[in-house]
Amino acid sequence: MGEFHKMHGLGNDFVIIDARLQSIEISPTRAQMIADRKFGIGCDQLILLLTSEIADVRMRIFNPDGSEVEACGNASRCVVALLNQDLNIETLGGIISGKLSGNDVEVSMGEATFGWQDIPLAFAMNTDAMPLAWDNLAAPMAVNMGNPHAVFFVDDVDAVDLRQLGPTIENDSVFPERVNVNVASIAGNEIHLNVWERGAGLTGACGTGACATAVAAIRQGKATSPVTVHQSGGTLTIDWSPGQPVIMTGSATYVFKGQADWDAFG
Ligand SMILES: N[C@H](CCC[C@H](N)C(=O)O)C(=O)O
Repeated sequence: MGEFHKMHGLGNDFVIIDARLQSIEISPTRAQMIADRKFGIGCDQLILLLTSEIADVRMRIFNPDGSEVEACGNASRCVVALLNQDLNIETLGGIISGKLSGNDVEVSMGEATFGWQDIPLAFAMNTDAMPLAWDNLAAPMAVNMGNPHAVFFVDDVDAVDLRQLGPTIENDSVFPERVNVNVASIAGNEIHLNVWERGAGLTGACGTGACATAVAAIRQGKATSPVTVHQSGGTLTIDWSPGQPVIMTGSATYVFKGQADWDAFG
């Protein structure tokens, strides 16, 4: 039997397995089975903690479709809260650093990048306003936060049917590694955001999506740092200025500790 921790960041929920304390191998199939909400434990992302040669801990991140990805902002806050200490975390997207901040957690998510090969895109184009449209969603800004994001600004986020448009954009061949789809509106310095996550679909919140969207808004002169980002699961504060890492502050919630026979999952 193995142990896991169920946590969430603004409703974006995780199964966190500390593999430094137990032996477990994760395949895409096993990740899918653990994340499955009907026959598994259920989560938006599966998080595996391992020892690191270059940071306090290494975090591997798996979407429910089994894909392993570079970054997860909400999970980063949860890992800092779980281990209850300021931490440097090694991820496929680079090293991020988190610290406890009152009842919240503050994470430096590294620098955003904007070049078409950084996102990545399939060919060269203006990433500040991609010359493309999907139905009534047009001219997104492309931002890489370790993982790829397309950010659309609209008048009313709730008028956009992300369940229908999200997968179409996520899987468009212009995004060779697929993409997280962010649809946002801005009022004052506050952003309202819905995200169709790559490999996961609609979630209560997306930390890297909030970072990418706040950066896009500041770059376009639509907002000034710090930016408040409201998602269905709650609110994050994002601080950023060009050339600096993106700082995200928000909650991390412990739900329960469980046991599981990992051999029962593929
Ligand atoms: N679906 C994302 C990973 C999880 C990101 C999100 N849960 C966050 O808090 O940043 C991707 O495939 O890049």
